[in-house]
Amino acid sequence: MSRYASNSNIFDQEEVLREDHHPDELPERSEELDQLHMALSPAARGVGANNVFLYGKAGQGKTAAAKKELSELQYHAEQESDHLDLTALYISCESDDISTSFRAASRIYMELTGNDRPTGYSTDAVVDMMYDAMNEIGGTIIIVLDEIDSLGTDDRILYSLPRARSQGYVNDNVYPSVIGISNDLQWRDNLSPKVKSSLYDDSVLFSPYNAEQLRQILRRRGAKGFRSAELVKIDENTSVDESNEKVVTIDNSGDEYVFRSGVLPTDAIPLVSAIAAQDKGDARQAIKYLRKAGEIADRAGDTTVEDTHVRAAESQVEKETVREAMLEMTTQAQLTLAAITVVELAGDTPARTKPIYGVYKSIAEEVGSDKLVQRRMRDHLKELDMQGIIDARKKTGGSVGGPAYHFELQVERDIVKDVLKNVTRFASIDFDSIGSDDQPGLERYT
Ligand SMILES: Nc1ncnc2c1ncn2[C@@H]1O[C@H](COP(=O)(O)OP(=O)(O)OP(=O)(O)O)[C@@H](O)[C@H]1O
Repeated sequence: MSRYASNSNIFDQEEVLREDHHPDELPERSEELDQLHMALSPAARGVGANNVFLYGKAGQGKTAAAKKELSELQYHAEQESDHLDLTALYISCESDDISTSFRAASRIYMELTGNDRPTGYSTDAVVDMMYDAMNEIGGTIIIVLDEIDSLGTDDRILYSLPRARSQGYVNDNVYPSVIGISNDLQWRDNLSPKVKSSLYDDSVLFSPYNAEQLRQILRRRGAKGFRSAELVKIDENTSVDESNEKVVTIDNSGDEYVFRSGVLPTDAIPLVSAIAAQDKGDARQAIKYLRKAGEIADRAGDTTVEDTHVRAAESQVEKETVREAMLEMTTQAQLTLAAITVVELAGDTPARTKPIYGVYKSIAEEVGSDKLVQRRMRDHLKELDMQGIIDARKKTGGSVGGPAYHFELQVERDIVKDVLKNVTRFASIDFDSIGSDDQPGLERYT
């Protein structure tokens, strides 16, 4: 007999707890959806949608909001409008490895025509082919470019698309527009002013979810994902056992519910939400913690998800996230992370760039790697901050100089240490001895 089981003590519609599940409702984003709705509304009036930029940190519902609003517009086009001829494309620049205008134009061309990737053409030629395809299709064409920052500094396509009508690249009956999505705010700031002003008629900020918003999200998803869980709407016939049931909300309607579940005790969702809210207010992370806690309980043969499962899930997910991020990092980013980890283990954080750079140089030397100048290494520190692995804070300095960045690890140091110890390049670094009483290992690197 195998160790697999076809049913679970814990889960019901487990797919609802997965990343690719598309929620029907995003009540926590009603304001952002309204703004997006306003930006797309001109399309329904037959004059093409505005170009719009959705930005905010990871897991804030930007992609979910874009997809929801577009499907509503699609519904309007198909069921209600006699003149809106809509083609909507969703392109994930990161997963499709779209790092150049050539690749972006090719992908749009492929999606519009169903043809294979064009090969052997110049960027200009592929851009022309893309516009020809738009002319062929006609009507309103809305292109979602998710993780648009993957395009880096190659902003040619971003300059061209919003100008397609005014420059006569497309016929009068074609209305192309772009919904750009990004969690890299620096990328947007670094765009050339001419691209910035033309690409975004409107922009919508998605700020991090707070703990109550995360609780609502988890209640809605948890009620479907976990066994025997349900949200019971309170009316005059509902009897609430106040000793172990809590009255909760799940949206902005003001309606009250009780969350009943034999599997999730009343404090599991609040605990997950508190952990995720303290971290980044990331809904993806919160959902992942809850699902993982369920998986850990299930594997142990337990019938309820307890605090210990949630804590174990937190640590496991954090490890996986750091590990994944580290695997994708360049050598220089890994070196920078190793340097700040050494400083952290020695108890010297928050630290300014200079001491971290000193350690960085010694490690680079020890592992036989190229050394960047301090400014370039500092860029890596800032990048690590954006990934949520370290924390960069601007503080006013002492007698000399103005405010300066101070850096420290944001994820648990033992997790980073564990991951770094398994990177072959760092095999010679004894992370365990650094900062210990008998071996103040930092001295070796300063
Ligand atoms: N208000 C919400 N209600 C229910 N689920 C939500 C909500 N917001 C986000 N989610 C879920 O959280 C996960 C992440 O959301 P989404 O991919 O839309 O975030 P994002 O802001 O686009 O993140 P990234 O920038 O990392 O791509 C998805 O599974 C999504 O369904």
